[in-house]
Amino acid sequence: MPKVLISDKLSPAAIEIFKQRGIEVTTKPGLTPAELRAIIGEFDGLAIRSATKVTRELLDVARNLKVIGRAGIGVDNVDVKSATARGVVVMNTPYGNAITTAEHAIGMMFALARQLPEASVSTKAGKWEKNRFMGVELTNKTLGLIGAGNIGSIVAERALGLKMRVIAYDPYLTETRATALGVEKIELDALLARADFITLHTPLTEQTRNILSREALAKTKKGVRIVNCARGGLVDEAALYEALRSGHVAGAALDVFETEPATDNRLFALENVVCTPHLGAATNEAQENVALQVAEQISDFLLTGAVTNAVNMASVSAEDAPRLKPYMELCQLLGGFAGQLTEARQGVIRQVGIEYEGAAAHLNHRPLSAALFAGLLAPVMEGVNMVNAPVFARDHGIELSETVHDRDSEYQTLIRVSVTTDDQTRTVSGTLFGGSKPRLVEVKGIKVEADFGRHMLYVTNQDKPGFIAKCSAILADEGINIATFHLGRSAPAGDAVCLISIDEPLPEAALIAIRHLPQVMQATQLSF
Ligand SMILES: NC(=O)C1=CN([C@@H]2O[C@H](COP(=O)(O)OP(=O)(O)OC[C@H]3O[C@@H](n4cnc5c(N)ncnc54)[C@H](O)[C@@H]3O)[C@@H](O)[C@H]2O)C=CC1
Ligand SMILES: O=C(O)C(=O)COP(=O)(O)O
Repeated sequence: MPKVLISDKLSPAAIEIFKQRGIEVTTKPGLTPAELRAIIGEFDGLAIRSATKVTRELLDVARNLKVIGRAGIGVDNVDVKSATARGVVVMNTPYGNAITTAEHAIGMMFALARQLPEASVSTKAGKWEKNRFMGVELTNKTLGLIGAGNIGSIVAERALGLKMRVIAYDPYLTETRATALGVEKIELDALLARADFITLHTPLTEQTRNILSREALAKTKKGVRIVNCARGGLVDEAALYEALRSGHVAGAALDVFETEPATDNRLFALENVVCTPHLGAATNEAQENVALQVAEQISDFLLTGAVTNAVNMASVSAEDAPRLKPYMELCQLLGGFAGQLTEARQGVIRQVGIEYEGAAAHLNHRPLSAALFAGLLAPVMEGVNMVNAPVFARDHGIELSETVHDRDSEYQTLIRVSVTTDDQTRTVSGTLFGGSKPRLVEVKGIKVEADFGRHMLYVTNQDKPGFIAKCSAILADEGINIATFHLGRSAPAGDAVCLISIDEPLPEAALIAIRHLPQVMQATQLSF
């Protein structure tokens, strides 16, 4: 039974889902990093929000971890690169809290415009300071969005309803989408110069860190009000403090901070600053949404291999997962076959080609190529799987080409793999018998028909009498039982391939004896 740890405060709805799906779930919010490191080793899945920091050190000791599910959007608290390198899938729930967070940003804008928090404190203190709290209207003001993705778009829609003009800076926003949203797409400097209110809705990345830097703040319109419900680190807090003190920035509403939990921050001392403790996603509705989603996604992955909303690998829908499974297995085996031959020849892989025919032509190919790479790179990469293999391949400059043949295939399905090294190209093809049993059907263009055995011997030889008897005699002398023996040849007396499935590994001396047989060109031991 897979085990999942919930290490942040999640709606109990998540626990129910895990239990219903037959997953053993442990809830331990608020652990210190050391406490978390001490127990993480026993878990297959980890469900988090923003408080848990998934660092490289934590991943180093997470021996069994296969999936991290973020009940929310931002994954900047996860070292995704290290997770990927260790083959751990990282998922988020990209829509579940978007409306709630957009509403918080709109609420923060009103709070700033009318100084609602300060006015409330003053009124409750019995001061009735009617003249102190003079506000500004939102109507006809220009709202500058930095980031117009899910949350930014909802904020834009709400702001247009409030009769604001909305301008947006987002390099990935298309003109068509901007028009559909009713916003004007502009460059950052133009936005800074024109906006009465600025609201941030980008992830925290190396590109967005400090996007509202000291220089950027200096370019804003005097009297601008800034809302940040995205991430601390997008705004330079020291520069913002000075701009607020000088009055250049009239107010700031901050839900997120450079250091969280933010219990001590100089911005707290300023009257024109409104703060909330990272409450953007904190509504019953949003928390229920993200908890349910993350529990479903983690369960699906652990139980069926379905991949939804992963930030570091291709998606496989719950419907597709069982259908793709035998094809992924076939691809991994074909990759393993080609990879072991390449490794035996110490070749450096430059290019990988995959051709799909028949039923395989109509599938989602990204998981299939990921499975192929996982098999192919297993001899050279420890802990390889479908998550880290494609990244390793890309980082090592291995080119991938995929061809889909829309023609009748001799087989119900056919996947042909070619692996090119500096000195040669190896091809191997496979099919699924009965829709689920992987079979090799072609090696080096020579037809064969062989199962993938646990231990195998692959021999290329000249098709001349005597080879089978001699090869079998060597195996018999070693007391090794032959499970299956498959032969194929290009033409009578031409090049031949031989695939022998054996019950146990062959000692090195026997392998050398086979290599020394007169007809043999190459003999390699394989394991699957
Ligand atoms: N305060 C809170 O509790 C919450 C905060 N968030 C934060 O809000 C962020 C945005 O969430 P979504 O809108 O759902 O994400 P999203 O991925 O739908 O949108 C992000 C947008 O930022 C844009 N972007 C990326 N790089 C940019 C750059 N250099 N300059 C300008 N725009 C850039 C992208 O093109 C995209 O359109 C999350 O990454 C998360 O950090 C999300 C939920 C709750
Ligand atoms: O979803 C996000 O990105 C958030 O920032 C929400 O954070 P939280 O889950 O409330 O700690």
